[in-house]
Amino acid sequence: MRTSMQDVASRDYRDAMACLGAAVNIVTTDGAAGRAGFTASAICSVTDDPPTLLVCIHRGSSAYASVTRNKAVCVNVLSARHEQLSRLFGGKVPAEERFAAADWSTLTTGAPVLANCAAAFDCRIADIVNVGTHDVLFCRVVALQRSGCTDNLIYFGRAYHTVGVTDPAEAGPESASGPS
Ligand SMILES: NC(=O)c1ccc[n+]([C@@H]2O[C@H](COP(=O)([O-])OP(=O)(O)OC[C@H]3O[C@@H](n4cnc5c(N)ncnc54)[C@H](O)[C@@H]3O)[C@@H](O)[C@H]2O)c1
Ligand SMILES: Cc1cc2c(cc1C)N(C[C@H](O)[C@H](O)[C@H](O)COP(=O)(O)O)c1[nH]c(=O)[nH]c(=O)c1N2
Repeated sequence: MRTSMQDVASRDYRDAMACLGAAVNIVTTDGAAGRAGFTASAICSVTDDPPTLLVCIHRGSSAYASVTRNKAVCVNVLSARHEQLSRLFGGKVPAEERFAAADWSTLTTGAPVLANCAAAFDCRIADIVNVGTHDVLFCRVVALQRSGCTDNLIYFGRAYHTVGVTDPAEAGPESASGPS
C-alpha cells in the first residue's frame, strides 16, 4: 500500500512503524520528584562527543513528571529474559509493583540501574524538545554499566523477539526466540 504525505493518519503511521524493529529498554528515574519507570523503544544514540542519547516520552505517561523534574534517567537496555519485566513497565501497573519485580542498584544520578541488563546508561537530561504528544529528552551519559552483551529483547510487528545467543539457564519460559 502507498500513502501520500498529506493522508498519513496516525494509525497508518503506527502500522508502518510496527515494521521497524527496535530494542526494548526500561527508562527509570529517582530523586526529589519520586521514583518512576517506563518501557521505551523510541531511543537512539545522538553523538559520542559528548556521549548523548535521546529518549521520547509521552507527556501522558505516569513517569513523565518524575522524569522531567528529576532531570535524570537511566536507560536500561533489556536482555532476552526481560520480556515479563518489559510488560510490567509498559503501563497501568503501580510503580512499586514494577520495581519489586527486579533487582536495582544506582550509579551516579540515583536513577535505578537494572541488575544484569545488556547495558545501562545513567544520564542527566541536558535538553527537552516538545514534539506533538511527546517530549524528546536529550540525555548526557554520565556513567555506564555493561554486562555480557550476549542478547537483546526486540519489539517488532507488535510482538517481542530476541536476538543474540541466550543462555538457556538464564532464559525465562517466556523468552524463547521468535514472536510471542
Ligand atoms: N514511542 C511510543 O510512545 C511508543 C512506542 C511503542 C509502543 N508504544 C505504546 O505501546 C502500546 C502497544 O504498541 P504496539 O506497538 O503494540 O501497537 P501500536 O499500533 O500502538 O504501535 C505500533 C508502533 O507505532 C509506534 N507508536 C505507537 N504509539 C506511538 C505513539 N504514541 N507515538 C509515537 N509512536 C508510536 C511504535 O513504533 C510502535 O511500535 C501502545 O499503547 C503504544 O502507544 C508507544
Ligand atoms: C514495547 C513498548 C515500547 C514503548 C512503550 C510500550 C511498549 C510495550 N511505550 C509505552 C509506555 O511504556 C507506557 O505508556 C508507559 O509505561 C506509560 O504507562 P503508564 O502511564 O505508566 O500506565 C512507550 N512510551 C513512551 O513514552 N516512549 C516509548 O518509547 C515507548 N515505547
